[in-house]
Amino acid sequence: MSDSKNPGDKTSGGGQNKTLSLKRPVEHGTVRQSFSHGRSKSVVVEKVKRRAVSGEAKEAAPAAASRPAATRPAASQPAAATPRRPAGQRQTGVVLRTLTEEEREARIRALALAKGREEEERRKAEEEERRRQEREAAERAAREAEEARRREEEERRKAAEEAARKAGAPETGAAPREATPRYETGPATPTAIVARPRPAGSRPPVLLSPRPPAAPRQPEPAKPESAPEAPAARPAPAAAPARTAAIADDDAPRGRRPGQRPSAAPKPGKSVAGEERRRGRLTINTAHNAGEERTHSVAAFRRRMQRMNRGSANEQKERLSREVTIPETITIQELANRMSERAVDVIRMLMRQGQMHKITDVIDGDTAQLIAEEFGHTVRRVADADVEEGLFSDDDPDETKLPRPPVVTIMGHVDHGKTSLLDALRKTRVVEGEAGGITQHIGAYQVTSPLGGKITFIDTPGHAAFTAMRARGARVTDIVVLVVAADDGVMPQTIEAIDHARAAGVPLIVAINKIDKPTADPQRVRNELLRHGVVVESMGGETLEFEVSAKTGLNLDKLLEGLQLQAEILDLRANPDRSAEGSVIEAKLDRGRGPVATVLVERGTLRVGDIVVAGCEWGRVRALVADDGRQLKEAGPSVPVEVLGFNGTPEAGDRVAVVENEARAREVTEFRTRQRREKLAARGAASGRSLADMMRDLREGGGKKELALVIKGDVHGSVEAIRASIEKLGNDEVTARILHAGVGGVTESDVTLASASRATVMGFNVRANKEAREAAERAGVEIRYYNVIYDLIDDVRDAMSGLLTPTLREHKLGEAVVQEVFDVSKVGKVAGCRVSEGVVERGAHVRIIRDSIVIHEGKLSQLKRFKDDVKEVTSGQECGMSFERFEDMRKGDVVECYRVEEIRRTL
Ligand SMILES: Nc1nc2c(ncn2[C@@H]2O[C@H](COP(=O)(O)OP(=O)(O)OP(=O)(O)O)[C@@H](O)[C@H]2O)c(=O)[nH]1
Repeated sequence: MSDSKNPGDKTSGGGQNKTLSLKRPVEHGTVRQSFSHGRSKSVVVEKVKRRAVSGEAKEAAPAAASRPAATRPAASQPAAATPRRPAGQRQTGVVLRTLTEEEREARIRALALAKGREEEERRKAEEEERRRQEREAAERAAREAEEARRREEEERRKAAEEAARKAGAPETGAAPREATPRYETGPATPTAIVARPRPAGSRPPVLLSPRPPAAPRQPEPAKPESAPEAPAARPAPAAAPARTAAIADDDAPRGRRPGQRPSAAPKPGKSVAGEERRRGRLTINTAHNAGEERTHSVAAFRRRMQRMNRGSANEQKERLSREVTIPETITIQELANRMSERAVDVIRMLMRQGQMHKITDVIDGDTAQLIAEEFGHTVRRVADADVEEGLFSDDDPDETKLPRPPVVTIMGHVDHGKTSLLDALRKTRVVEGEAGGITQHIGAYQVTSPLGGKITFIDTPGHAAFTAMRARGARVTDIVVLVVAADDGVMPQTIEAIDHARAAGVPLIVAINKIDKPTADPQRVRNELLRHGVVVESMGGETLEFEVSAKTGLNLDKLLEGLQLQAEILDLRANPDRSAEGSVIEAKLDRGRGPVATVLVERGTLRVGDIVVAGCEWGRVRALVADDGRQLKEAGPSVPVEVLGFNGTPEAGDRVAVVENEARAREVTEFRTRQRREKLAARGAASGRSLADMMRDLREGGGKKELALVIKGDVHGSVEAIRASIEKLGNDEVTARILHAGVGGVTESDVTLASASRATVMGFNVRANKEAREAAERAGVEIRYYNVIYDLIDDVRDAMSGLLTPTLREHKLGEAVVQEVFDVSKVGKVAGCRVSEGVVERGAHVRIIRDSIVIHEGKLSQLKRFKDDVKEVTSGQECGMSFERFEDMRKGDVVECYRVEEIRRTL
């Protein structure tokens, strides 16, 4: 047989033969040819149809036709060289016949040569294949044998131990039976090791026979017999039974003993050739085992790839470091969004830190920063002020400032005539017949003093409103007019008003009202005011006072003059040539006009068309309406105007600012809305400010520390005693500041004052009314009640002492040495220690010292003696210790246990 690669073929495939064949009707066909070694190939067969030819041609044709194509061209090769070929058909036949005759020998030679070469090649290929298989089988066998040996040794070791144990015990009847296995399984003794290879020729039948009892203990060797000699007619299959494994590597080089062991017997009915082929195939398959595995693990491979991709994606993510803006508080969802991470990963990270959170939970900026940094991002912390940066400017340069009208608030006790006075003052102007003439209530208005200057009055009398506005950040009032009825004198709310004005640092002008009344006693008022620290001008003080009558209008012009004078003393100035800033005095939703806010411009000039922001609202100024109803195009400093155009209704006290564009306005208001929502959400958890918060704030803040208080008592005497005692407390570092001390229950006004000045309300033998309690809860103001003056004073002293940084002192308790470290499931690492000195206490501070270096400082979280939790363990005893957030203990570490004492400094 030849194949197409035969060189004879090549030559015969030349044009000459083809020409010859084409001239005859030739049929082509392909035959699949199999070889004994398992390979196969395709052979092209040409069948030449018999033609009606005469004479010699007839003889030649069958001969040619009967030859397979592969042989024929080889034989006809020389014909290719003959110059007679271009002749006619008939001639061709003659030529062929002639050539066949001439070249018969050459053809036979060529055929023999080709055959020889083919044989040679096939042998080589077979040889090559066999060698490869043998190599692989040998490697595999070596591996498996190695494994088997390891297992066997393990077995042997166990058996040896067992035998040793048994040998120690009295001999029983089973002893002889044990002896053989001991020899055979080879306990780890030199004898056994020597004995093992020796029975190469004869051992298996002899030694294996007594083994059955021990057989189950034999290791499970894998295919030990597929050793290098596999093709050398060894019938043992690759997957030989387990029991033969132990001797596999020893037997391998010594040839096979098929049939010696039933388990290793060859399968009957298989010829050697068939066996060889089968094994050959098997071996090929085995050789392709790796491929099979690969096929088998496509899914695994895909998973692996996915994992890798995921991993690389993660890596990529990690590489994408962003600058994350983190405000003071942020929700987990928002933080995840800003980092472009999954919220679930953030929650997972928090869980790892032992914090359970929901996606909507608000976390503080510090935690958020830690998380963002953990994710590999950089952090930009922003405070509220950062987002609103540039919204309100600091003070303007002096040269840009021009004098501005004073802003006045009227305060006083109930029914002392505040509203009447405001009305009277307003009328003054109406009487004067200023433009418009129709005064409308917009929350504030301006009047002209007899001296020509303008004065702005805030039309919401009372200190509560004043302080409420102040609490919201609006510090618009320049001067407070304190109204005291001449017939009634100084009353509790008068005192409150004085305190509120003082707390705000605003100067007072006293209007002794109802002077027209026959019972009026202005001198008494002056004296009483003096008692409360207000020294009026007529008594040598600096506080201007005017005896007025709202009813008759007496001395109102003088009051206005006085206000203007006071304003001049205060040198009130503002820069009108800049974007406006101001405060909302009041706001309402007007049917038809929409949200309307009365804004008092504090600096700059507000113009129609400006984009304004107030609290959480913003809008474009559609119209400016003055208090007399006129439409204005612009409003300068200290001018109160109604502003139309807000998208929503802002709140009284909100600060107003003009911004450059709508986007900025949106940004600011959205931020404020978010912040307000978060504050409301957080209010549930932290109910406002307590004395402790205040102490902390003060401690953290720099400069001189101040404890602000509002004191309410049952009688004047006790209030004065408390005030005097408290004022004596304090030193250079810390002082108490009494915003207000009064007689009577704690009112809403007290709470407002405390809230505006971040103070605590102290009630002595009094209680807060319902409104005050509610207000305190809303504003987060702490109200404390006492019935013993000394307790109150002590508390104040303690609070003030708390503001002094405490001194820390350390007390060493004892020492322990780590003997061993255990890993306890669910608990973590536990250090088994022996207390070498003193005592160790649970919860105490510890220092872990390794090679004289402190490697950790923390707390002793668990202390166990045997299985029980104990509070302390004394010297000489052993105990188990675990530490807070530390697990890297090692044998030999010294655990130093100590307590830290905070020594508070007192006044
Ligand atoms: N005789 C006299 N009565 C006055 C004068 N001023 C106010 N009154 C009267 O005092 C009473 C109270 O006046 P209001 O202006 O309402 O006092 P108020 O301080 O605003 O009172 P509240 O709004 O309740 O705080 C009214 O009946 C006024 O008529 C005055 O100068 N002379």
